[in-house]
Amino acid sequence: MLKAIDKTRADGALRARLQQGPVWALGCMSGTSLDGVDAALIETDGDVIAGFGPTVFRPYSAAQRKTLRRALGKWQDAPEIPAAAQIVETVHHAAIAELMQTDPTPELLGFHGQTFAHDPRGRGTHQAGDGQALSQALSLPVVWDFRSADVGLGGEGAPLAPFFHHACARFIGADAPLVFLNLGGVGNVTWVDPRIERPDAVGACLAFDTGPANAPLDDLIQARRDAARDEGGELAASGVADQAMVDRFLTHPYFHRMPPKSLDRDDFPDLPGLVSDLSDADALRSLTACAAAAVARGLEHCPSPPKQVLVTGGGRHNQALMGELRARLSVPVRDIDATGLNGDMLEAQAFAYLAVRVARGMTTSAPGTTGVAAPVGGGQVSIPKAP
Ligand SMILES: Nc1ncnc2c1ncn2[C@@H]1O[C@H](COP(=O)(O)OP(=O)(O)OP(=O)(O)O)[C@@H](O)[C@H]1O
Ligand SMILES: CC(=O)N[C@H]1[C@@H]2OC[C@@H](O2)[C@@H](O)[C@@H]1O[C@H](C)C(=O)O
Repeated sequence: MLKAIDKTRADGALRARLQQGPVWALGCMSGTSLDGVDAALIETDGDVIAGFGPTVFRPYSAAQRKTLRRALGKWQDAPEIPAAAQIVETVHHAAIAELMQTDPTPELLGFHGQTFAHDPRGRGTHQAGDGQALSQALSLPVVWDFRSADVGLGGEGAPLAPFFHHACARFIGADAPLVFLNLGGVGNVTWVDPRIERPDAVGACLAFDTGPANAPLDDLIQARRDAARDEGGELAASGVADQAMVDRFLTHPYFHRMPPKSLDRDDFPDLPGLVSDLSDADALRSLTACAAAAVARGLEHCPSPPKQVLVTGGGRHNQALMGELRARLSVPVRDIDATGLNGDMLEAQAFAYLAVRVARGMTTSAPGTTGVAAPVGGGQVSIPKAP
């Protein structure tokens, strides 16, 4: 491990509690689609998932989303950030407060915050939201700033859900390599070999962002029809994909890079222009085909053929996208909910799981998941001060 976690940052009481076995942890995620805050409880020792608890989703209002959108691509010092960060914190606080009224009571919080900019090989990575302030406001230990240590050590800082995907594979009893495909604003995959016990062992996980997924679809329908999304992918399903446009999209240098690799939400600024002459339905269908083609291209990197692809994230509700994936992949493509996992909450659960790993001094990423030189534990632990 490159950077030993300073275990003294998790205070004595928390450390002692974590040594005794699984704890309930709360995780929160506000993803690149800017739809809202997911919050979920899981019980874990940071290795094995012992159980899943209640979940909450708090959407951003249309006005809040506008403010958040203005902050996209912006760094900590930009004038757009304070108002956007305030929204992120307020909506998280509301979601967490709601969940803390239910049983069981969490013993720590994993707080991802909102990514506004991600340029791991340039300016770094920027997640807004103050974990220290949240810890004080909630009187709860908070693990946050999950990505910067990995980036500081040469990694991509993303994706970070892979170690949780590895735990999920074992939770559902998988006995052969499989792929978790998250279709959020951006798409990302984790190829997992569940026969290897540790997620940070060589050959256990290969992960990377596949390409744009739902974000270009949302942006197009927002711009053309003032709607937040194409519900169920219905409009896209009525269109026809422009295959020549998809082929042009696939010439982007990102697809020639070897994984691990990661993306910012708007790393394909030319994409809307490629469909500007198409009807709404054909444009949506073409962007849908691009998202699926990017996944298919990405899966060519799998170390061995996966037995199945389990689809998580909001994009699995888009039937046009699921259809495009099934047409392009030669392995079964399943909605992850069919396994008993919750595809709407997997990322929030992932940050609860990672919070426990950080507080216990365990690793959160590895060369196969972020390209970091050696397994590393990221994240800061904030302990509320006594009043
Ligand atoms: N019923 C639906 N029909 C069509 N699209 C949907 C539906 N539900 C969610 N989506 C799409 O899924 C996306 C939200 O999914 P999710 O919450 O997994 O993304 P995210 O976590 O914000 O993004 P990321 O994983 O990139 O950080 C939105 O872009 C939304 O348009
Ligand atoms: C920098 C950043 O926030 N990246 C997100 C984004 O959304 C999907 C994809 O791009 C993934 O790399 C990551 O999120 C998930 C939760 C992850 O870290 O695994």
